[in-house]
Amino acid sequence: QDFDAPGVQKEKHSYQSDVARLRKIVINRLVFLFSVPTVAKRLTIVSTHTSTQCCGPNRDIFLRELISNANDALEKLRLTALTDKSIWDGTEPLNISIKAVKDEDGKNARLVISDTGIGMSAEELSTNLGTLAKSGTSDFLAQAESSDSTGTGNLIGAFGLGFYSSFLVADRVYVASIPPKTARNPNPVQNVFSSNADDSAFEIFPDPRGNTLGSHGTEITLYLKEDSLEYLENDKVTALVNKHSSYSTAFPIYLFTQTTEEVPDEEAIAEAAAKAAAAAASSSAEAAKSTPSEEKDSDEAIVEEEKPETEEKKEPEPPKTKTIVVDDWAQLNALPPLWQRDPKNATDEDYELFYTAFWKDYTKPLSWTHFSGDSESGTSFKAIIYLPGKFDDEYWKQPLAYKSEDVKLMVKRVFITSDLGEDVLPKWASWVKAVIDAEDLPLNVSRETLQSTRFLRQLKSIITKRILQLFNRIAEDDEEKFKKILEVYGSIFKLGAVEDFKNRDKLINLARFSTNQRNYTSLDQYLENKKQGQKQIFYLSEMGKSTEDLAQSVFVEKLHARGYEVLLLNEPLDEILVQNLRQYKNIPFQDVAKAGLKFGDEDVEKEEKEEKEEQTERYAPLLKYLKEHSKDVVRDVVISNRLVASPCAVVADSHGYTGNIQRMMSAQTKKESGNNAYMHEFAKKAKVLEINPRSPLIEGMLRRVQRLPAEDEERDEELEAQINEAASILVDGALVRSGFEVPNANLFFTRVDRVLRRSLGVDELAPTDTSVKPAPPVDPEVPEEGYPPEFEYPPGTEKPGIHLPDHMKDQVSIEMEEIDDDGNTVVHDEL
Ligand SMILES: Nc1ncnc2c1ncn2[C@@H]1O[C@H](COP(=O)(O)OP(=O)(O)OP(=O)(O)O)[C@@H](O)[C@H]1O
Repeated sequence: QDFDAPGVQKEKHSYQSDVARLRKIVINRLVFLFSVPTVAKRLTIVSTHTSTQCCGPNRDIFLRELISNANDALEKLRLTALTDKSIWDGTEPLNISIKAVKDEDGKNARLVISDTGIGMSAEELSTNLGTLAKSGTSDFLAQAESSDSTGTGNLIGAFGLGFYSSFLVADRVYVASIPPKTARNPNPVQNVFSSNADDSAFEIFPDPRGNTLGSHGTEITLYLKEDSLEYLENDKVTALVNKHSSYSTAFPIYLFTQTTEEVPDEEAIAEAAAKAAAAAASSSAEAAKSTPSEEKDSDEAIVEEEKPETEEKKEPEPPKTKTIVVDDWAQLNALPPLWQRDPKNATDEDYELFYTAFWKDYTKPLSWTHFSGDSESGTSFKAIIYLPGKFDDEYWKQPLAYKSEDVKLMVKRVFITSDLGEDVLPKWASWVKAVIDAEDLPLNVSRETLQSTRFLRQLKSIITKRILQLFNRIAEDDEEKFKKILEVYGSIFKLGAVEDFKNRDKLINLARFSTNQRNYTSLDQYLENKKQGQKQIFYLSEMGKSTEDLAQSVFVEKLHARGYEVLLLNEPLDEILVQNLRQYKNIPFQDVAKAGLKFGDEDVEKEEKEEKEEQTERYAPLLKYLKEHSKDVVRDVVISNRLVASPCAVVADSHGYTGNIQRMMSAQTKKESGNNAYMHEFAKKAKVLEINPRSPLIEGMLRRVQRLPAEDEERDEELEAQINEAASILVDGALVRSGFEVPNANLFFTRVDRVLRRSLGVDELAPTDTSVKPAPPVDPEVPEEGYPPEFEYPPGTEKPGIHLPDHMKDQVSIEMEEIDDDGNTVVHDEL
């Protein structure tokens, strides 16, 4: 009896729109986009001759997905039964089975995948299989719809497509399912979900075969496409399960096998025995008849006795056997789970496949550690901890609020929970993926009791210690790999150092920084490289700026020229980190854009101090002038000892804002008033203009200022204007060089413009012809031209046109014709 037996009432349902999109991608594995310019003109593809077979081994993933769903259903049954024994009393076997079948005439080839899990009611069949609730699916849809066929193929392999991947290999799918008996559903019925690959709807109906699944479970029947008959081969299925699914479930997976065997043919043997008995009976009757004559002639009898035995005996009869077909179920995943095995016997590929299957993460992990141990509370356990190859999209949105669901706790190989409570990991490590199998915990431990066990409390330090050891080992042994680790985890080390006081030193040791001299410098390496007398760790920070740009900063030039190393911090967490740490191994951090910078090189400092005093005296008129001129921007003007080639720079006080912080604070305090706004203004002004006495520009300025008439003399307005302009440009330039914004960019450029004119010998006052043609007025006589309504393309689709992947372009020919609303071809005579 089959699913389509007549007389069954079938309820039709439409797929939710996202499912329809997903199925379309899966089924066609090619996306053709049609141009629909107006309603009246439709372009139809009249003929394409190409094959839609593509994607090769990517189709294989359907089995992995269905086995993974079966595992989830079995796990759900077992976990629900912990609190409700009536669902499953622990006696019926929990397993997954796979069977390849076809009709006697070779038709209707199908693969049947069954499980004895939680099953689904009719409503659940409809909601679970007719709608999408998976995270990441919309990303997949958008990417798949906008890529060519090859891209789609790769994407299919890279995402978990779940149940819909069935349509990669099947053109018809039936899901028969029955949920367990519960108080709410005391008389569960076996129902069927059915869908054809090209239908936009699915059907739900009571299974015409009645109850074939027992008290709970699901059976998925895939009617294989012509191009997918290879999945009927047991060897193929075995290879796939071994490759993709041997780790995805701890429940046994059985494959239906048929083998031929030679067995004793009891019938033939009995028949032969009967024949032999009959023959024996007739020969003894013969013998009985002939005995009297023998007695008559005793000599002849003697001669006969002397005949050799061999001549007497007949050839032995061949054993009576027959060939029979033996049905059997072979277990495919008989090996113990990976974490239970000896790491010496597992390959990298084993660990990677296990990772993909267990966490459904299709990006390869960067590293892992496999170990066993005994916790202080006496629980012995085995564990594998992985460093994922990328972070969950959600992680960086709120790293300190992220809750891990990826540490899976097993007890004696049976999955217990991945909800280990809030504090099982430090927040910086909540991305870790780990499996921990404890030997000595009770199997039916509930989540609540579990969370209060000592073992769980110890788990935090066990996992954290192992992660840090793993990172350290890579940092020490494998430079190239550690660079990859830094790409993904570089910011994690900094976040951890801020957040996790206990492990701060270990995490800082892992953090790496770019400097003006090299990349990937640790703070320890920085200290090894410090110069004699250096008592500060120099850094310059501007978020988002390239390290090359930072290295060119005015604040770095002298330090660089003198051979000092400066940390160039441009990542979001860098400045927060140094402000939190304040010092490393008792050496304070010094922002080189701020006051307080000391080279620690006493001879030079003494010399510089004397020189500075001299220069301050010599430059007094310019310092006085500039101080008055820039009083709205800086609180003081001084001679600099930090500049080499630049004429001047703006340096923040130790409590003031650097350009970087000022920008962040401005955005934040824009809407604030009162105390905060006042503090903001105060911190903004807490900066000093430093001038470089060795710069010819500064010397030139000094000479001009010295030429200004004394206060009691007549003013030289032209000279004043000239100096004012030069000073403004100089100060604005210093602000920009030092990472600040100029107060009035328009004014700054008008001044630069004037200086340019002068240097080019152009009349400063020559006006620019600013006349422009006004826009034409509205003419009431001319009617407004309307725009044809824009056609709206579905989200994620490309602009009009037929998009073919390059490799198909010379295999496909496309003819187009224009048809009218009634579907008739439109012929244009003039063409
Ligand atoms: N064998 C099964 N037994 C019981 N329920 C199932 C089974 N297969 C699928 N389902 C239900 O159908 C839902 C949809 O399955 P689908 O494979 O499309 O997505 P998923 O399993 O939720 O996501 P993913 O495959 O990425 O884990 C599942 O969440 C589950 O509720």
